[in-house]
Amino acid sequence: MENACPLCNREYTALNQHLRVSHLVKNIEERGKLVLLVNRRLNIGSEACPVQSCDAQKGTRLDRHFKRSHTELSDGAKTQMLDNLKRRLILGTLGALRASNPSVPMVSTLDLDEAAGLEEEKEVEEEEGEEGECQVTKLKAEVAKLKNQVRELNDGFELSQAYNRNLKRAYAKLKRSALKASKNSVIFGTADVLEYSLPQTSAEDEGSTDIPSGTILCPPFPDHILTLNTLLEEYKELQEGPHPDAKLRNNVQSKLHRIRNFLGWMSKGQSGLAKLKFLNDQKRLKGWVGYLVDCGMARTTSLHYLKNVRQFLVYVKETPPKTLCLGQKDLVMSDRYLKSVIKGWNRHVVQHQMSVKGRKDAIMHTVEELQKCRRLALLAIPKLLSKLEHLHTNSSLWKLQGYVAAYLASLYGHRLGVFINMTDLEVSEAVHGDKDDYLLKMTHHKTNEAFGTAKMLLNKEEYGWLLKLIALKTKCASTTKLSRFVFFNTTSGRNRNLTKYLQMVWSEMHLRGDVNFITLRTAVATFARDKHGEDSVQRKSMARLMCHDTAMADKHYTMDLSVEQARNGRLLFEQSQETTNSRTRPQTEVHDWLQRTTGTDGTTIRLTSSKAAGHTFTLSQQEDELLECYFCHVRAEATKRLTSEQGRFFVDCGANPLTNLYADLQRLRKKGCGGRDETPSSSETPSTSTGPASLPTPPVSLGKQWDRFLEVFPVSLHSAPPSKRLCVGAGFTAHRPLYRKWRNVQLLERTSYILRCCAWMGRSSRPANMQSGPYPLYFRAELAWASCPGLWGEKGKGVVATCPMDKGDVVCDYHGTLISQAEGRRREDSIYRFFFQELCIDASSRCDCHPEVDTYGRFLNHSRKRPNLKPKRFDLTFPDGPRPVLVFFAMQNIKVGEELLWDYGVTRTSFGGEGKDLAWLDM
Ligand SMILES: C[S@@+](CC[C@H](N)C(=O)[O-])C[C@H]1O[C@@H](n2cnc3c(N)ncnc32)[C@H](O)[C@@H]1O
Repeated sequence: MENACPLCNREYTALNQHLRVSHLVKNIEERGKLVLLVNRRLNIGSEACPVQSCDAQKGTRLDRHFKRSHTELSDGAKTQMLDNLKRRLILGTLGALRASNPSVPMVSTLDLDEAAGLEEEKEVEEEEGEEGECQVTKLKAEVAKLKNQVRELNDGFELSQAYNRNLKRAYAKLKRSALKASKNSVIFGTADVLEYSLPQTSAEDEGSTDIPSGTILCPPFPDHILTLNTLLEEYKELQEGPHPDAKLRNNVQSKLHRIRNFLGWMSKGQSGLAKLKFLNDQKRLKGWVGYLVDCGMARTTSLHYLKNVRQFLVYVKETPPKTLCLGQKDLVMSDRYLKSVIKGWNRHVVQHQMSVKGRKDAIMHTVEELQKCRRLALLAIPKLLSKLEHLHTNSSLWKLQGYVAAYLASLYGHRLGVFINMTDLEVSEAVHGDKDDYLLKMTHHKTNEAFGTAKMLLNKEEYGWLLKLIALKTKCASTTKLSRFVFFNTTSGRNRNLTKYLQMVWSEMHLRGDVNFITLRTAVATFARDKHGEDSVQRKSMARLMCHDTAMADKHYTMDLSVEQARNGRLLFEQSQETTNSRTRPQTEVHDWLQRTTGTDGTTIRLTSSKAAGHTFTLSQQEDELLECYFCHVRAEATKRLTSEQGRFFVDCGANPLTNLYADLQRLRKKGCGGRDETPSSSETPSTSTGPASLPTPPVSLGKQWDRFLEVFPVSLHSAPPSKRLCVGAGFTAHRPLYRKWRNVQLLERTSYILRCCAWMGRSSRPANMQSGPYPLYFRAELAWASCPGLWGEKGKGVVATCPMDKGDVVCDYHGTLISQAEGRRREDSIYRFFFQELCIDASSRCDCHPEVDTYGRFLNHSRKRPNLKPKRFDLTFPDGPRPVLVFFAMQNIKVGEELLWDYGVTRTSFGGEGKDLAWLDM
């Protein structure tokens, strides 16, 4: 085993940590020597040759000497001898350390064991002489057996540690309850309470779910059962695959440990273990799950146990060992039980993760902090560079590295690994862009398999920092060999303390909270999502630079929605339901209008329809007057031909209910009726054909008095009619008829205003309104298309707006014959065919349904960069059944005279580059 712990023989990648945590090796020197025992990085150049007969002098380079002189030895033998030598030397140093009686006591006894072993060997050698060799195989078997015992003891040791912990916890708990009891009652003494509360365990209890907390020790794995060992060995091989790396091996090791633990529990006290019947003991299984709950293990860890064990049971079920005495069905119960437990626990774990996320959210860096970090780093870095050029100090060097890393990480959010593994070569091989910038590609980082190199585009100044940092190496290095890493330490390696230096400069910049490369990465990724949108192309390209999977980031990073985002989300929900079910929006009924109340703040309308109950809105006096005008004249005219009126307050000219009250009111207010007086010019006055027929006829001939009356008391949308006193005061005698005429003119203006400015009558801009005709045909009467060939240059014909349109307005449909995609492709080429989803609308010629009208959806031209229309599919019901309709919406407010354009969604490279010569596709 490459990284096997010298004390327990298990494999570990973080050996130093393992020695400290699992074996409690506190003496740093001792730990260092034990690590050396594994990596064997010991300089033995000056040692004497270990080959007994060799008389090579001490001091010759041993490795070279070995290579050249001992050709009689195989390579394997040479390595073995050198390894033994190193081991002896290291054990010698351990012995020397022990002899120095170190203040931090030593834990390992390898040097002592070795010495004892040598003694024994000597004795054996003496006793058995030449027979010794025969004993070698025996001894090897003995060693293997002992190693097994060591492993078992280690398992036992770990378990007893857990036991110890739980015992301590139980004791503390008991102490607390004893204290409480003694406070509450003077009758029972502490001793009684303790005695009474001590957990009672017996062999029968073990399988039950009712396990007293912290009193159960998981029994050891039955090592003596060959079947189980083989089974685990095979399972291990399967899990590791053909080329396991150290990390995978570590993970598999942990998995096996959990499974062994489980098997130990299940098999305790059972017979016929090789038959694996014990795996189907439901009572015990439940007991084990109970144990996981009670032993104080974190939920996430115990979930690992459950998942690993379940996976193992599936493996046993699918590839049963020969000795197995269980049917395929037998393990189903256990599997189902574990599955249900895992499902339940997953919920807890997710809740836990959410609360961790919530905590992280609270401390996440803000955009301002990241900006401030870069601003200050930009000032500090040049100063530190010039300081280091004159006078080298390590503290300035670490600061410089901290600032450079902070600057780059706050922009790109790269992981620590990207920085500390960045090499001089990668910097020197950066691609020089034509804008004097440099593209750096870093190969060694955590997700390079999935994403390739991590990238950063640096400007000249930033790139210069890295070059200068590299140049500083010669001044700072304490060894002759220079580090090949940009963020270097003084002993020719990489700077593994970069996080520490990042934190140092972070607090120097007086920035809030704890920082590390992950917190910066989280913040950067969150801002990318928030700024550019969850599924935006920008976010994806940023994620590629950062080398992260957005789905992963969404799961693990702190990216919960802010209130603002949730608000926008709600709006989207509301909007998404607008077209499908407009009835869910607040509806204003006629009786709501009739029951409106007028107070000092204006008129209040309270909505009563079931979907809108409780909604209220307030109108100014002027709005109230306009709506009164709408109600009495515009709406009355629209609905007068209906046999049954549905009581909806807002209707369009076809008496179709309109529900987007707020949008319409907003429009009304925006156009100026919320206070600003607007008197329409004569050209804006509607002709009688567009206005309702029952509207009062405007005065045809005005007598002298009337002309003068209008001069003195001009009519406007919101002005009040003159009172009798004012009329008489101004010298008008016929107050009543003049007053009536004045009111009629104002009514006309108001009606005209409503027709012009509000969606209620002039525009029925809702896709649903297209259903009113026998066929989908919809376009705004105010539009005209420029039919003169040549007027539009190369474009041919096009369409312009002849009335202003607001963002969101329906403009027209793409009118034509609906056919299948396949049929569309079969037909002769035409520029008037619209393919969308699985369908195609053929508008090559005028349609059969409206042969007299040249509909203009098909004449809309393309713009990729400045489209103002957007097509959207609606499924509408027509008299002859449901049918999809393509509707163009205004993407923005559109002025009169603007050409209407939409993005065809085709580029020059689409369809195998069919349009590569069509420059207009790019425009
Ligand atoms: C659906 S038609 C649009 C109406 C067309 N201009 C006409 O005269 O009938 C599509 C065709 O219009 C032309 N076209 C559309 N947008 C254009 C643009 N921005 N520049 C030049 N030609 C354009 C292309 O020839 C395209 O195949």
